[in-house]
Amino acid sequence: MTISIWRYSHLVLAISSSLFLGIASITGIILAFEPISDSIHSYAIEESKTLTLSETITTLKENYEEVISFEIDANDALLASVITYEGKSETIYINPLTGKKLGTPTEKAAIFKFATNLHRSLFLKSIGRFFVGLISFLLIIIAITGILLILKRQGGIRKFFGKIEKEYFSQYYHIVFGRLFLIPVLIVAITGVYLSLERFSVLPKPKISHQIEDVSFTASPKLTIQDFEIFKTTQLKNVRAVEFPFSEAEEDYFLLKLSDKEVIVNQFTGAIISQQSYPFVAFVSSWSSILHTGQGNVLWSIILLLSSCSILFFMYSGFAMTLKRRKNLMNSNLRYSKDESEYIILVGSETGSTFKFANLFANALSASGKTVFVSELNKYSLYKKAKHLIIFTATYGVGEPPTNAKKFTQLFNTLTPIHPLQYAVVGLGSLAYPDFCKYATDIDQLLQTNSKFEPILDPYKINNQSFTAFKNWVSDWSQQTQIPLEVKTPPENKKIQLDQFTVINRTELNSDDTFLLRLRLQSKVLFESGDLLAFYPKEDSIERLYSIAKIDGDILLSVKKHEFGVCSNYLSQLHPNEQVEAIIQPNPDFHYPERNKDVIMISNGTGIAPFLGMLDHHSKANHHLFWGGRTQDSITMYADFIARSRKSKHYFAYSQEEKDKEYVQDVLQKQSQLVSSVLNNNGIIMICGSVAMQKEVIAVLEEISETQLGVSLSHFQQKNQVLMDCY
Ligand SMILES: Cc1cc2nc3c(=O)[nH]c(=O)nc-3n(C[C@H](O)[C@H](O)[C@H](O)COP(=O)(O)O)c2cc1C
Repeated sequence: MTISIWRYSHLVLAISSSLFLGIASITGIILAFEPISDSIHSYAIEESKTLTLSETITTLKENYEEVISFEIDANDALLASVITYEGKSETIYINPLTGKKLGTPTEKAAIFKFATNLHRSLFLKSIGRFFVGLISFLLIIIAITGILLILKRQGGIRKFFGKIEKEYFSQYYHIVFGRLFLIPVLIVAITGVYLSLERFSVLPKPKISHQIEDVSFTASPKLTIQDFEIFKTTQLKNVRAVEFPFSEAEEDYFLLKLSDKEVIVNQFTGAIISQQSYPFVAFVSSWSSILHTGQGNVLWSIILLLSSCSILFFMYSGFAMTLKRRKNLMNSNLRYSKDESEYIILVGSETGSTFKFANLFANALSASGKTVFVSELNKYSLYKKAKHLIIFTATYGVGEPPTNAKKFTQLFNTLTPIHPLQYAVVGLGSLAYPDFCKYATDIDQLLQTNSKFEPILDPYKINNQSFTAFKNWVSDWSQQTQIPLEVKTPPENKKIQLDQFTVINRTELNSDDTFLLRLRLQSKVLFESGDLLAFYPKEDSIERLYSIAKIDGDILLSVKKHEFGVCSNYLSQLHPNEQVEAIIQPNPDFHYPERNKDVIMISNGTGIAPFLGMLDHHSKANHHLFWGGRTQDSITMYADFIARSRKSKHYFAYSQEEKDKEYVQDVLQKQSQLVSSVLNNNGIIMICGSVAMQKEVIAVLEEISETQLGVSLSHFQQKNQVLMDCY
């Protein structure tokens, strides 16, 4: 079944039960404090647990005129019904060691009474109880569909507790807490259903019936209570309650309710008249009550408290996610129908974020006077005036289409477009998955099978919804079509608090129009090589990310100056002691691995930056730096930093030299022995640079892995041995 059916059920059930679930959770939070408060005010005496029944009963009988019954309550305190020597009938807590009165039971606090009634029946008696049972049942299904969604998202059971790709706060913590509170929430829901069914007498009653023969009630041989075998061998910790004989008549007896059975004992001889184990339903019923209420266990009460809080959080974060998704789908700026528009934008998206990019692009096109229509890939159709088709799509599962794109291939094969169409495909995906943006490349190949479709750009892949990469693609598309486009800043970027940095040094441009910029942080912020530095130039406030090298506590960036690049031009004009504003974005997935295993670092162009900081890392590991540039002159700028590391080996490739033209993947291929031995010995391969380079490098690594090690590269990717930060 598709992911969206589960998501749909999860959402519909959550919405339909939200009011009652909210009430049940809030009252659940209040009620979780009851066992905690009871245990604080309990009269339990820890040392009395190992007392035998004979010792306890003897002490009670010595201190009171008559003992009618006693029970050990949920908090292990002894509550007895007695008649005192003064002739008073009392129900009191007693210290079993001394027989002294400790206190009297207090009435349940009004807040707990109120919360209990609301929690159990919403003050609606039987109808309310029915609703509460139903909501508990829905909660079970919500939890199960939630598990399925996490399984789908994480890519299977083995990765269930693996790293979660963080997109935004509510999405991330919905999954984090979902995994954490899954079991307690399921327990609360299942026991809630059980207790409700019990109330409605749907389940068999946990009753015990004793078979007693009259001959059992003999009065001889008469023993004292201290000598009753069963009393001598039973400890108080295994006792739930004891009912004393009503009178000295031969047919009256002791009724012992122990933790696993009920026993009837002759009051004169101590002989066991009857004993019956509790039926299984009694066991389930008692555990359901304990697990649902937390009575007698402070730790479990705290878990129940946190679980109730988590349900409220799930309600908030779930709705926040839905709202965000809906917002991304809607675009109120577009006015043209599919048959009026020249520019058709089709989107493949599961959770809605791809729509955000498609809509930004559509709005930019619309602002430059074009007729634009945005729809889903599943709604692919014939378009009367269309000249351009632009496809934005995410990838899911193992390189599969999102749900709203599943029908596209079939529709495409059955519909022949009215006019020839120029097209471009943009893939949104994540390098955390082995099949990076695979569905986008599949679509591109599909379109190429029909001569009515003419590609105007290669398929373009965007990692982790990078806005910078998206902007670069818009600029490529704009150049290709000669349509000037201005993409508006996504609103999230406007609130960011920036840090101050002082320029320490900037090198001159080299022959590749690249320069190094050394910055020093004004405030204390922890960072590592591989983290990212984000700039938001005043002109457009659009985020630009640069990979950081940490050199003696400073930040070193390698920047390529683009002719019309707002940010790179601004950075290329900075002078020592000038101040710049930016913010460090942690990128823990691309930090130097703390494994003391050999590391192969592969990069091209400015992608070398993080490695300049990592090369002299104080580790026992060997470093192998592969780098691809245009000419020998290109590497000169980095030479000093590379020379700092004594234990690293270098392999450079130059694509524009007169002889020996080669790319970084060619050099890598020549070192296939090294690559396979590093992979085989749990070493790490790090790749930083352009996505085009990454694609070639991955192909070479895949080939080496398959031919020399007999396994696919994804085997090592799953073991986190291949780290990538490409753009
Ligand atoms: C369960 C799951 C599976 C994914 N599988 C892939 C994949 O195979 N390849 C890929 O490049 N990205 C994969 N991604 C990443 C998404 O394609 C990416 O986050 C995308 O931006 C989501 O867009 P959407 O919000 O429009 O659905 C996956 C994400 C999830 C949650």
